[in-house]
Amino acid sequence: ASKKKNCLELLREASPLCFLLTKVTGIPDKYNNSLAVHISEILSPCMGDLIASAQFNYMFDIPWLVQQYPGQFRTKPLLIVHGEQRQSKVALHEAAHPYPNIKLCQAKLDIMYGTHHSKMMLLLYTNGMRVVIHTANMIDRDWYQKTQGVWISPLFPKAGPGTVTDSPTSFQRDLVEYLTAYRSPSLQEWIGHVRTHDMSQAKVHIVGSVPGRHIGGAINKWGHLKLRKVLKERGPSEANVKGWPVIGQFSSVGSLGPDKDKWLCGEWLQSLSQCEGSGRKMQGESGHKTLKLIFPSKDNVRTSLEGYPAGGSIPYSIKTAKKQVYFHSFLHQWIANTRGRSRASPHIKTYCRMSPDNEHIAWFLVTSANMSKAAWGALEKNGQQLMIRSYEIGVLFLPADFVSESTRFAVSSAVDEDELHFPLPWDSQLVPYSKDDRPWLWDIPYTDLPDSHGNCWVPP
Ligand SMILES: O=C(O)c1cnc2c(S(=O)(=O)O)cccc2c1O
Repeated sequence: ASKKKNCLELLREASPLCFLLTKVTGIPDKYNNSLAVHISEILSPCMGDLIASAQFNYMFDIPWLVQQYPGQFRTKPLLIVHGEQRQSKVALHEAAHPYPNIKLCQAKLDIMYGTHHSKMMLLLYTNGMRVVIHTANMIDRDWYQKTQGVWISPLFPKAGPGTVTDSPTSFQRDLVEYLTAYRSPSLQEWIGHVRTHDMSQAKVHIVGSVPGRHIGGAINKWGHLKLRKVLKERGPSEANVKGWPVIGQFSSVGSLGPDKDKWLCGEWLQSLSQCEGSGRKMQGESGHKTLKLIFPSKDNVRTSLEGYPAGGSIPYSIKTAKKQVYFHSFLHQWIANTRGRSRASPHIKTYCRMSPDNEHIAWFLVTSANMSKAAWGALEKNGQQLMIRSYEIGVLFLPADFVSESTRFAVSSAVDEDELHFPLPWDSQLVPYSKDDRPWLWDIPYTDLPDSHGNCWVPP
């Protein structure tokens, strides 16, 4: 698979999962010509004849973003959904000013330290619409030499009158609920578009976060409790995943609390190890054996294609790290030889449940959510409310939603026919940090060893 594909060949090869990585400059062609896509390909006429689009994200380089659209689409209405406030909001408006077709929507961030992390494209065409949920900012650096995840929806046709328009995974309902949570007039139009398209072919579940103190019926709509709910309703049976570790892979780390049992191996791991119907938490030895985390080591960053500057997008601060040394015992290196991306620093965030022999996974989530309470939520008031600070969105893949009755995806090459193969971004054989490895911290200097460009790192 070394010849460049047009987008229909690309989508056909990626179907039915449609989980791709972004193209990386500087790696062999074969790793960019299979299950890999660039933003200009997502926006190409081959995907659909664009009428209007909405771009949800955290960072925007507006002139660069406009350039990613084909010429004939650069004057189509574009709604930018962001979380900027005060001076940076003014700067964004100034950057958008030269483009009469661009409107801005400021997502409310009423809880301190919350951010608008969600990365999503809503693409309205003359013959339908597509939803793209991904992990890359709208800046050149995020689409150049990093590992990023992209889910591209099927083409959702305009719905006929009175037809069923949602999927068994309630994709349309959950997307409408997520968009409604912004309480923004400029999103009303897009909620209308979502409602009037037939999304019955969507096979993923949406796992989103919106800022708030969610209680009562709303407590399971967002964050890790939404994931817990979906896994309780349609997750693996306990018997099938006994002893299967939960894997978390992310590019930033928040303050997780003074010990592992409060949040990380408590409420958070309880949600991610939820099984169908029955009990919740993993049996057997302490949580430690059942959780494995992938986060770039200092050397993973140093030897990456970008060198130390890759760490500018991996904001783990020493202040936070010092408060949670227990966290570092869960860490594994970023290694992605299977996808030719061991040196493409990860900005993707993925979570799954993997068999001890690394051959299968029971589910897979790609999301904007890093390893933080702000993103996933933290229970308060004796478990009566889930406090979330940020907007996040991701998609969950469950085997039975793709191949009925199937309970797992195969992830290693040696796959038997009837199981769907899931293309993991990272190598399924995880490699723990060596005793000399340290997690990447972005706010301390590294002058001992030069990076792949021969430079040192002195924090900006
Ligand atoms: O993609 C995102 O959503 C995101 C969010 N935050 C970032 C930060 S910081 O705001 O945490 O300082 C610093 C560097 C990169 C970041 C980033 O890529």
